[in-house]
Amino acid sequence: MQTAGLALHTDKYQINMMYAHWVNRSHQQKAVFEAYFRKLPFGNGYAVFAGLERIVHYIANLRFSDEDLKYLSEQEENYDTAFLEELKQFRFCGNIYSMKEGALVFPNEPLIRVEGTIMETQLVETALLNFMNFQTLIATKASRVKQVAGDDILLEFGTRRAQEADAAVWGARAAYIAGFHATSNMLAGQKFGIPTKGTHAHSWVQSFSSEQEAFDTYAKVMPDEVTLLVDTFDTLKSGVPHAIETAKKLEAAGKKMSAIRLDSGDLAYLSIQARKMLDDAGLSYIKIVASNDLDENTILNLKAQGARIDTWGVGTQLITAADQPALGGVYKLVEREVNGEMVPTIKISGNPEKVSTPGKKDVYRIVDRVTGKATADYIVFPDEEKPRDRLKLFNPQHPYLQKYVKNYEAVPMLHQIFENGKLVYELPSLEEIRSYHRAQMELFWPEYLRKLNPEIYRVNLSEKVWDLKQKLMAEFMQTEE
Ligand SMILES: Nc1ncnc2c1ncn2[C@@H]1O[C@H](COP(=O)(O)OP(=O)(O)OP(=O)(O)O)[C@@H](O)[C@H]1O
Ligand SMILES: O=P(O)(O)OC[C@H]1O[C@H](OP(=O)(O)OP(=O)(O)O)[C@H](O)[C@@H]1O
Ligand SMILES: O=C(O)c1cccnc1
Repeated sequence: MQTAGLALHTDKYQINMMYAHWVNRSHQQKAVFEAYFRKLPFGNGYAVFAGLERIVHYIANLRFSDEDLKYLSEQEENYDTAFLEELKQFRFCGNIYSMKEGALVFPNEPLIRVEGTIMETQLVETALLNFMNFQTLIATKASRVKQVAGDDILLEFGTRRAQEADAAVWGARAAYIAGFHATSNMLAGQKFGIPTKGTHAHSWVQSFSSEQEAFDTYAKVMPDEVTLLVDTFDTLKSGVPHAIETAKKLEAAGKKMSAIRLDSGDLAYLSIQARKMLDDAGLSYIKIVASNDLDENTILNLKAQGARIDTWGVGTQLITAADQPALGGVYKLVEREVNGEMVPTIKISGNPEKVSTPGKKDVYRIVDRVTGKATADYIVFPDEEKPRDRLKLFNPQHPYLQKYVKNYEAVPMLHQIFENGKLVYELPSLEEIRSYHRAQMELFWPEYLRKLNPEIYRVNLSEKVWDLKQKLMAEFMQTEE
């Protein structure tokens, strides 16, 4: 949760490279980096961009404290004291462009672009990727859960199983961006204004002599928000009948119980049986909450089995992104200063997918004016004209996939966040981010959004970008000969 004091939240090699540039007197040279990922997580058709707010706080507060400098002075690298003196004055003074949180984003397009001195752009890589990769991963996982849950209520229950505190709190926020309705984490509620919800644990029931006493006592204390956990002993023989009894007592006092929660066993069967028991008792207003290691696949499956579940509590599988615990976002140098000029740079790899795309780039989302749907993302150099007329979308590896589009809106996706170190972007509220995300979902045909074998959305390079990439690859091959 910390935002100040994160200057050392970086890999040592960043400090070492900064130092080596400083010794080499090349530290003030300009550089441009871009952050992107190559492969979508979970076999999904899109990712949900998140992490910007934390990145903004990090960049705005980036300072080396006296303790940080003391720690650096004790390192075996023996950093020169003049270097450490310079770090004392360090402030991020560059430019940052970024996708907005909640945007649907795709492989191999710049999500964040960082421009500045090589020293400052290098330093921020680690933290920036750390925040972007985790929060984007969790928002994407949450979006998959949201896709199958439809209009049902989704509660984020992951804190106890999260990879420590920051992951729990920022993960809860990422889930909310993607459409969860509430979190059980009170700190996330306090910090971000996310609605909070809670039922009770098995220990509540165990701490009384009988389940009935436990339920009645809880209901008396919180008569307007009562959700009773019914599986401590036997869901259908004991839990549900006792909950019905409590609900009747509440009714006699003019109150209505909210829900019961199922947390084990066959959730389809138990929810159908419990629904029937509640309805037969005239308590059809009581909802059914389910939890127990749920994810998008179990929820989809339970729905297919006719489960009568209104609210899903999703913890471990979501907050740990259990089926793919990391997003492989990378941060690559795309331009560097040579004799006062910015020149594009490329990273070659034996794996063609890993060859970087040189030059600093912008992203446009091409939206069909007739259908209102996104057709492709289009990557251009900033000095190219904004696409307006008939536009050729081509996939150089597969020329038969070439297509022309017209009558479209080219929506710029990267927004300026910092200008010469000054924050020029007004951070949207969480509600604004959520509604932007909903609008983004609306922008795409369902075939790109389905969770199983989605259609691949086009991300195309302009001819200029493609030509430069070819040219630099060819130059590399010549120098290798
Ligand atoms: N009808 C169902 N179809 C598919 N999956 C289900 C169904 N009912 C429950 N599940 C899921 O199956 C898994 C059951 O896990 P497990 O067998 O460990 O739990 P349990 O024995 O019911 O409860 P406990 O938490 O007490 O161990 C959970 O992930 C749960 O969400
Ligand atoms: O299963 P998840 O998706 O991670 O959801 C959170 C889980 O955490 C709680 O169980 P736990 O056994 O920790 O405590 P309890 O005694 O309250 O059931 C809760 O009952 C859920 O089963
Ligand atoms: O409120 C709940 O029911 C809850 C909260 C956290 C984890 N499991 C359940």
